[in-house]
Formats: sequence, C-alpha cells, structure tokens
Amino acid sequence: MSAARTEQGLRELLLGHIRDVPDYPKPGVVFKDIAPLLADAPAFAALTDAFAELCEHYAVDKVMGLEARGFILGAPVAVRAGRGFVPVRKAGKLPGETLSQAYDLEYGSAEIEIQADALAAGDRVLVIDDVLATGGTAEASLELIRRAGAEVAGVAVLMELGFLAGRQRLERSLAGAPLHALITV
Ligand SMILES: O=P(O)(O)OC[C@H]1O[C@H](OP(=O)(O)OP(=O)(O)O)[C@H](O)[C@@H]1O
Ligand SMILES: Nc1ncnc2[nH]cnc12
Repeated sequence: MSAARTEQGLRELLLGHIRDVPDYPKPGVVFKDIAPLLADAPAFAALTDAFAELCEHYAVDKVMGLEARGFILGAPVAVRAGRGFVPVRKAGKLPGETLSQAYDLEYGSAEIEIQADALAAGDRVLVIDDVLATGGTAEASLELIRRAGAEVAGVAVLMELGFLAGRQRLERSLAGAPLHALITV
C-alpha cells in the first residue's frame, strides 16, 4: 500500500463506494454492489494498487480472476503487476481441454473451469475476486490450481462477508497460504 494511504483510509475509500442492495438476487440476500467503486477512478486505482502489491509480496506468477466480477478486478491487477492473467469461467465457456469443479453459492450452485494448459507446473497463483461469501467459489478455484499442478500463493478479495464463514471453509484448502480481505463486514 502506498505510504500516502493508510489501511484504514483505503478501507473507508472502498467501503464508501460499495452499495448494499437488499433482497437481490433473492429475498434475504444483501447484495454488495461494486458498480459505484468501478465508476470511481481513484477508488478503482487504489484497489488495483493494493492487490498489485500482493503480487510482489507473495512472488506471484499468475493472477487468477473468477467470473465475472473477479475478471473486472483481476485483469487490471495483472497488468499493473506485470503478471499473466488466467480467467476462471463458469462451465461451458472455454474451448479445448478444461478442468472443471462444481461448488455451492450463497444463492445457488455452479461449476467453474480453467483451460487445462492455463497454468504451468509450479506457477504461484493469486486468486482475485470481489466478494468472499460462503467460500465455495474460492475453494473450487484452489482445487483447480492444485489439480493443474500449480501452487496457491493466496486469495485476495475486496470484501469478506464474515457471517458466512468463508474464511473457515477455506482454511483447509489454503493450507497456510494467505487470505487477504481489504474489507470485512
Ligand atoms: O463465496 P461464495 O459463496 O462462493 O460467493 C462469492 C462469489 O459469488 C459472486 O459471484 P457470482 O457467482 O454471483 O457471479 P458473478 O460474478 O458472475 O455475478 C462473487 O463475485 C463471488 O465470485
Ligand atoms: N451478498 C453478496 N453480494 C455480492 N456478491 C455475492 N456473492 C455471494 N454473495 C454475495
């Protein structure tokens, strides 16, 4: 993080640009909408910089973004950090041989995939997403990294929904790798 911005200052900047949308996409879910943050250049740049610093700190080879919001955040981080980007897509969207993993969501279930040759053996991979909720998506992505013969460098999310206990769910799959959340609610 740049010396000019404290961790608390960064948190406040980011939190001030995330909107709560009650009962979306299902009754009872409070959706964390990052659109205002994406539309604000200083806030988006501060987020990108904070994640890019993690790439240096953890000697990351590849940035992995989880469809769809993880693409929006992960791709500029990869460019900023000078690393390659690997998209994790919902099933059925990637050509060629793929590795697939099914998982449960806060509001449904899904299956994600990477291309079988997306990662080289030993690549250190940082997973980036907007929200960690139940941890199902992140857990499935860690499984894909290991099945591809690569290493988990860590998981970085903008916002962790602490009450859904994703961190606890991920503990075993992280196997000591860090989980960074810029904001926890
Ligand atoms: O921790 P979990 O319970 O797995 O939930 C977190 C995931 O849910 C959301 O994605 P979603 O599948 O809604 O897709 P989207 O980004 O395409 O809207 C979010 O962007 C994370 O990827
Ligand atoms: N409450 C929520 N807001 C935004 N994205 C989510 N992904 C899973 N739960 C979510």
